[in-house]
Amino acid sequence: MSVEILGFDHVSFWTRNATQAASYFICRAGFSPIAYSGLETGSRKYCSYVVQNGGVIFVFTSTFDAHETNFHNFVQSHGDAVKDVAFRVADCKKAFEHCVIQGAKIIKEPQILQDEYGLVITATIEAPFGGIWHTFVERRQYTGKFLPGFKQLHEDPYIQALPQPNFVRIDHCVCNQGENGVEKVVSWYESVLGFHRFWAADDRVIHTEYTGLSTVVIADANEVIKMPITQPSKGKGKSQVQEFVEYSGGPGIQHVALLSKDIIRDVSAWRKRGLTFIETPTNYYKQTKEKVGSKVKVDWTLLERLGILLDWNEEGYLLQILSNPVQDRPTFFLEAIERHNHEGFGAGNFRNLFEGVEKAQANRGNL
Ligand SMILES: O=C(O)C(=O)Cc1ccc(O)cc1
Ligand SMILES: [Fe+2]
Repeated sequence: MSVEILGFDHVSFWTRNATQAASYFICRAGFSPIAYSGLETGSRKYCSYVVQNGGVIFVFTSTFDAHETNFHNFVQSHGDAVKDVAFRVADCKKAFEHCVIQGAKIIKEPQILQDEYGLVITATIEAPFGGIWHTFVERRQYTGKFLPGFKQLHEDPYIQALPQPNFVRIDHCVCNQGENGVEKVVSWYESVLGFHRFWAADDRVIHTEYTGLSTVVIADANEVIKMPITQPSKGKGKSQVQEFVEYSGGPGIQHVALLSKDIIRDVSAWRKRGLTFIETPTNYYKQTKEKVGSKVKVDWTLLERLGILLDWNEEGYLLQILSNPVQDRPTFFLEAIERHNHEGFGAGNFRNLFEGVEKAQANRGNL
């Protein structure tokens, strides 16, 4: 038995200042503000800004209340960070009850949320790491922009002023663990949510001269949710997963990858908006172009200009790029990914991706 999941619904971040965190994603990443809740809507403790790009919804929340110790403890330890990876489900109550019987910790019992746009049912359980939550969202033909109780927001002038990306949906969400942390977390998703192992690779495959990591990708039955669960390996240098864990006060969500139909358009828009990216090693394009030969038809000049990487196999290929961290701490970042009959995560690029990441780590004095 597993929970029927329809996709990622949204990702929520807890921050010290939701107004400014949301503004960064609006200005730099080209998201549009869609909904707000705060003092003006009767929310006396929390302020939330909801932003959307295509099928991707991010929520930024802060608190007005000095006594919300759960909230303050979380941001004190993790900084601005992902708190909730919400799944859209066919039946919220059924999903919730299934997980609770399987041993999930309850955060919020199922509740019916209603306003003039219709009805949504939500419930929340705790994930097995980092104080993260999973909220189940059942939308019953809800026509509002986000959830009942939120005031709808209108276009931001910055959106039209610069080129806009248009992402399809969240492709995957990477969950960083501490040393040897993967197995326990993967078993939880197997037993509680009925997820299965989709792909795995260890540090014999994923390593550079200095660092390594291992990953197990888990997926729901429909394979609409994919979450690589990663852990650091010991090496000559500090694994980027270890750096993350040290700066985020433990395990947490390292990156969210956004699925693109046109990564050239979307990354061009991101660059024009001033989002910055991990640098690709200088010899990458010459080498990769030679190896790929005529198997894949892409505009290499544009890929090189934008710093987009390519991975391929007999059946297809994918294009991907990693942003730099989007807050002060070297923790959370974004990825853009375009898939052509290729369901991987860029294993062929890991070495090049990680050499770029290590350069940034070395600049921070953390390699
Ligand atoms: O596996 C993925 O989803 C990637 O995008 C590649 C990757 C894996 C682990 C990292 O620490 C950073 C990037
Ligand atoms: Fe990724």
